[in-house]
Amino acid sequence: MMHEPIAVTILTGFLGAGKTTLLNRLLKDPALQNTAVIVNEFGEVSIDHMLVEQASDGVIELSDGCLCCTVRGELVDTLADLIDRVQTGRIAPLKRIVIETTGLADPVPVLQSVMGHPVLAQALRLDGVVCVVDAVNAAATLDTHEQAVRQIAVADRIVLTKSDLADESGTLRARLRALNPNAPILDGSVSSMRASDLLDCGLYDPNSKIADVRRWLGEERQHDHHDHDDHDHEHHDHGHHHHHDDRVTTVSLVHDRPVSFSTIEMFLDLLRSTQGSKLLRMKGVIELAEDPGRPLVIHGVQTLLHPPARLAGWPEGPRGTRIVIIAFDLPEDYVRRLFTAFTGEPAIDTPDRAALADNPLAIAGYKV
Ligand SMILES: Nc1nc2c(ncn2[C@@H]2O[C@H](COP(=O)(O)OP(=O)(O)OP(=O)(O)O)[C@@H](O)[C@H]2O)c(=O)[nH]1
Repeated sequence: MMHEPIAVTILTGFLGAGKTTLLNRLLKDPALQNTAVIVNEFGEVSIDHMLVEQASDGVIELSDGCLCCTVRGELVDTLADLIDRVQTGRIAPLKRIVIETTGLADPVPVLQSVMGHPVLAQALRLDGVVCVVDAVNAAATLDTHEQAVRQIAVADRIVLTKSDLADESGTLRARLRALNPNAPILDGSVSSMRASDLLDCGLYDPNSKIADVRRWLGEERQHDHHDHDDHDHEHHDHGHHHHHDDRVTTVSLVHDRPVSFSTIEMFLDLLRSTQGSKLLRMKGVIELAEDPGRPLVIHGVQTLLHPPARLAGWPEGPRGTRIVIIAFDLPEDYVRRLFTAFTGEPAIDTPDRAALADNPLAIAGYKV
């Protein structure tokens, strides 16, 4: 029997940010029925007492039918084992798996191990990355820990905790907004926050079954971005230094005419081969010349691309190609020129794509 892919939520956030507290609260929410929680436990990082009750097989059944397991070995083994239990009927079907990463983890390799695994990729679908941010300590953490910056950069939802202990969070919010222009920032201390606010970040709305392309690409938030940008400049003017922050970029590439599959393929190949590990996350919807009625969806983590999917049709709103790249230390100008060279927008001093395919570094003005 074919099972529906299980939604995967990655819960990230620096040490002590409040991941476990949030999860414990949300697990009571009916939206998280039939959820398994995997706690990625490393070394001396302590985890909540609820999660460490002994169970011979490492899987603990929680009161409301949710499961909890801690990762003793590799995360992929734990996931494969869970899927196997579901598929062989040893445990009830799961709707969702929440992976709580350790506070020090870079979420990108976690994403990669889920998306890049041939078996897991069939059984699971990445729903989203939720990043918990501690309003009291985040500023200091972001100044010193690159991982914390990367956690925020790749998030689909940001939850601010401990705002009850912080005087004001406006400056922090502006900083988060600069690092991640698209993810909604939610206040985790308000009791009105629901699990559903953090779920279904993915492309498909499970209720309407219509792909919510604009929301997935974060376009509905582009508008706010500019206001927050202004804030951020103000913030910089006050002499703060956060060098890790400046290394994160979100680049949106837009093209309003159909492009051929081979063009997109070459662009992505070159992007991945030249920028590799700088790419944290990439999402895109492409209007293909060969089949303009059915958008092509691309989704990548670092050099890994998920097998491209086709949507049945376009949702309301403008068509065209939109690619959002979230990256660390990315030469944005190079990427824009590369995209332009492939999509054929006329531009002086841009070599054509045949020359580029021979020598990808031949883009004018780009020095390695
Ligand atoms: N005042 C206040 N305290 C909070 C809030 N959220 C979490 N805490 C406290 O912060 C501490 C750390 O919370 P955890 O949920 O254990 O954090 P964590 O991110 O899971 O921590 P690690 O797993 O160690 O990385 C605990 O003492 C919580 O009670 C909040 O919104 N307000």
